[in-house]
Amino acid sequence: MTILEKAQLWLSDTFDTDTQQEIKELIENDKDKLADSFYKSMEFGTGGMRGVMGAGTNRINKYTLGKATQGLSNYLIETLPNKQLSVVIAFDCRHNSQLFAKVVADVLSANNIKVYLFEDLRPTPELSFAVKHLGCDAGIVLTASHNPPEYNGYKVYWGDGGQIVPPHDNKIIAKVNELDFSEINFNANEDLIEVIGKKVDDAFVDASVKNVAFNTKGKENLKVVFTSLHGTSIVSIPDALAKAGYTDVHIVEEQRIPNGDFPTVASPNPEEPAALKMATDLAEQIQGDIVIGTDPDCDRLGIAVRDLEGNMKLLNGNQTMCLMTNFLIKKWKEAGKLNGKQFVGSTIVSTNLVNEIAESYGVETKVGLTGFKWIAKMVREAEGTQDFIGGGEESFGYMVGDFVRDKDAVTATVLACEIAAEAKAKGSSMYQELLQIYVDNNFYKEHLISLVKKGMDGAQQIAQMMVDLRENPISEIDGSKVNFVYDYEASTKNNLLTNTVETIDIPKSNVLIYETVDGTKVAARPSGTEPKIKFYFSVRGELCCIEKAKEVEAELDTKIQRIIKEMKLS
Ligand SMILES: O=P([O-])(O)O[C@H]1O[C@H](COP(=O)(O)O)[C@@H](O)[C@H](O)[C@H]1O
Ligand SMILES: [Mg+2]
Repeated sequence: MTILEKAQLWLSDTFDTDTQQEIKELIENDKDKLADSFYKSMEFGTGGMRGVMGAGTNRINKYTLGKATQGLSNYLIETLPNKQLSVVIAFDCRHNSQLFAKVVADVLSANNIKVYLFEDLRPTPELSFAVKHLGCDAGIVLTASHNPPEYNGYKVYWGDGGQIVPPHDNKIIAKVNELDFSEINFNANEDLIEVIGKKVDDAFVDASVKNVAFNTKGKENLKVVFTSLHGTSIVSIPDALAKAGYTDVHIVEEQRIPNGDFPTVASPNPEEPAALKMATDLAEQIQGDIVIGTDPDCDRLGIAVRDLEGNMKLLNGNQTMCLMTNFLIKKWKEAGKLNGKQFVGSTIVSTNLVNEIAESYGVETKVGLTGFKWIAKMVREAEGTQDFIGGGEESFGYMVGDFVRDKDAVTATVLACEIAAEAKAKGSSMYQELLQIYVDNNFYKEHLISLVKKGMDGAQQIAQMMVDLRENPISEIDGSKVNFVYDYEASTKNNLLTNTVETIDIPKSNVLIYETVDGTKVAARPSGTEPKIKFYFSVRGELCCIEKAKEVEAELDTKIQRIIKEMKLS
């Protein structure tokens, strides 16, 4: 079917008049946008379905969301027959999130599924918590996380509180693809829709605080600056910090009010240093010790702390993960709870430092594909046999214990404060603790390059870049021989030194990773949430003592720059 033919289907009375009008205008005036709106259907990626809002099959609108929800309903009914099914729904601060949440509630209830709908915006981790807390079969959040304002999306959770993974995800997608838009049942059964709020909030915040309560000293001496970046965390994080005993908390007032335009930032992504600018400025004014900022759906968090010179420094996801993992394992050890049956979670594009840290305590590191859904899967599969301590990845965010099965910026915020407060109380700092981790293990330095390539052409360019990499294998990086090439699409681990190939036993994904003899790791993959191709760099050196940190860091930085040049990415 041509793009025009696909678009013309949307002129039928299956679609409301506003939608039909939008399509007519695209057909008449904007062929490029029309093509982008229809060249494919919305797909599930790393964090559910995410895209630009508007009319079309490749857009987020009541029909694409309705069809996904009808497919999910059909799958739930088929998979879990003879029971009263229930699904909990949350939504973020974005334009239309609340409206879309009601559409989704309507479709589920129309299919005789009980719906718990949050009364107002809530963090994504609260939804993950609520799925298990309320005993639901699935959960949905209407959010596009930290993407630009024109985006929205749909994260789907299974009954264990983790985002859907195989086999459910593919089977749900198959159900969705079977459907025609005319088959969506939008006729709500209001009796089946129950609005929820404060009771679940209290249970969630209490559980978050309890999850990371370590009787830390000096909480009152930690000056915390917090920003919700116009997102959902404002509902929970100030409350959680207060309940955890942090009294010196300063909120960036200009960013407190939820707003889908994110008016004070270019991008509401705490991974971008600019997003935390107002918060770090406030920290300078009031001599804050730690700055924390969360993304719109409150699953990722950015942390800035004072370096050895007292300047605010943004930690990256790998550093945060290492600090948190190290701290948690230490606490488990102090409590006498380590018995060889614990593990931490990480992902293939994350730093190997976390593996080193865990290993030094005799704790296993399980490594999955990119995304917390894979960590949630590990937790589920280990239930009853192993304890999950915590998990993280290169991308910002952390998950502690098993009460929330996704990254959770509420718990992680309290945890960051515990680490910082404990360090300060003993005359150290969170940054010094990080350097000590490098001294005790190895100094790892990571860097990420994301190339934005939008639309149909962009997607094609990204695909071609991956093809080129496969066709021109890299055999040496910065003078060190490539030892292993991992191709997660082919499921192969190629040992270039011995010329042998092993099979990788995790689901297929379009990712390439090169590891060299000197410990460098370079990974390439298309993002599953944004129109980007990502290149991850990780290099390793030794650090004898904290005093040498700057020197070693500069050497590692230079090495990364050489690699970037060598790969023609600069
Ligand atoms: O966007 P969020 O906060 O939901 O976060 C989501 O996307 C991140 C980036 O994924 P990708 O590299 O495929 O874009 C993932 O690392 C993360 O686990 C996932 O939950
Ligand atoms: Mg997010």
